[in-house]
Amino acid sequence: MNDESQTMVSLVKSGLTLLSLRRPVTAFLGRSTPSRKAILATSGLVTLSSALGQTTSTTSCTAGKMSYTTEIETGYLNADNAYDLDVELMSQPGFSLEQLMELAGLAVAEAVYQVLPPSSESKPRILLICGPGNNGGDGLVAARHLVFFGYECVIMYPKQSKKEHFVNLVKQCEDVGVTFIDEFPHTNEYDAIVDSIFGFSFKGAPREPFKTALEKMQEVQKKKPEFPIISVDVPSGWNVDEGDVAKTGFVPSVLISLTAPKESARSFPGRHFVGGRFLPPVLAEKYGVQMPPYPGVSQVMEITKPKSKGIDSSWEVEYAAYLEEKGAKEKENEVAAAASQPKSDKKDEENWEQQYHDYCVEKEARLAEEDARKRAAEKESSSS
Ligand SMILES: NC(=O)C1=CN([C@@H]2O[C@H](COP(=O)(O)OP(=O)(O)OC[C@H]3O[C@@H](n4cnc5c(N)ncnc54)[C@H](O)[C@@H]3O)[C@@H](O)[C@H]2O)[C@H](O)CC1
Ligand SMILES: [K+]
Repeated sequence: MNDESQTMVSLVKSGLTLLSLRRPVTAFLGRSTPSRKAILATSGLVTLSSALGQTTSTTSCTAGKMSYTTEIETGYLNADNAYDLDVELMSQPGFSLEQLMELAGLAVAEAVYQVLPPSSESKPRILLICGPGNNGGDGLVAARHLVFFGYECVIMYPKQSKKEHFVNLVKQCEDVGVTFIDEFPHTNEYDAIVDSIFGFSFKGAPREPFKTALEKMQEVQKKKPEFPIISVDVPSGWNVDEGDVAKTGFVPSVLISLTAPKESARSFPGRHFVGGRFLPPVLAEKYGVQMPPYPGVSQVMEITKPKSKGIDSSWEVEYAAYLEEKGAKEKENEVAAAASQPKSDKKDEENWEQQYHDYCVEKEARLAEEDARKRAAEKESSSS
């Protein structure tokens, strides 16, 4: 390689250094921070609220034998706001009920999967109790997804809606082998119950046949405190804003809040999931709710963690080490990516072109000077 091409190479390299220095820093700061939060939140390596810079709620109680603490604050909707937000979702961004219900049911199925995953040896049996409204519809959608996730589903749907969408949902369930029953069965044959009876439009005291269904679920809980009862959006029979004001004593072990938790969820003691990965930011802001950092492609995120001593400190340590390692890797990758990228940063490109231009001008001047000196020397020697 001659001098000139070597100089060219070093100029090209310095151009790339400029590119690689500027771009990675912004990319690193801009991108890594939220992903760290998300990873932090999902890895279970440290308290979720500190990852988000939010205050940890001290809401904690027992469900079964385990105790849970709310770690990510998502905000709460009262019954009126929940209704208004639903209406607005359908008018402003124009979501259809069918779309929202499909997302809701999928979120429920994903949460069930996290609570009670199937295995190659076992196909858990799920009993879904579906109410007369849209909360019941969420249960129908969830059952269909659960079948594909590896579950056996049986639905008690005593007050079936005549609306076309609901008739179709029933048919879609039957087509994948879900069976329908009218009465509350013996629960010995089941591994979990999904309570999809009432959501945010429930009012007053529960009427039959759901009153009995709720009582039966409580009996199951009394006999088997560990038996998973998973409520969709609101524990059925609870006042949407105030919780179990009727003192029914029904407390599910798991709650899946849809879109955002309702006011009554403030006092919920069990495992709490949120499924609302479709909420437009403008509506979230208007209604004072925040989306949790949903992990990966998941429709749900658990916003609680088990409250057990000693876990937090080891999470903190592991997380700090993890973060350091991840940060270093990310930086390395960014630098490598920038080095292999075509020079698209206009400013750096212009800068590089300017440097090369200056180099050429300087070189030409130098050569011209040498030439002139040479010619002058030749002239002098020929004249002497
Ligand atoms: N964006 C979302 O989050 C979505 C949530 N969805 C789910 O829809 C419910 C709300 O649905 P809605 O049809 O308005 O009401 P409910 O299902 O809660 O129940 C209404 C139903 O129940 C009857 N009822 C009311 N009170 C009583 C009572 N005391 N006893 C007996 N029956 C009662 C009433 O007559 C109606 O028939 C929400 O919570 C989510 O789960 C949607 O999927 C869309 C997206
Ligand atoms: K419910």
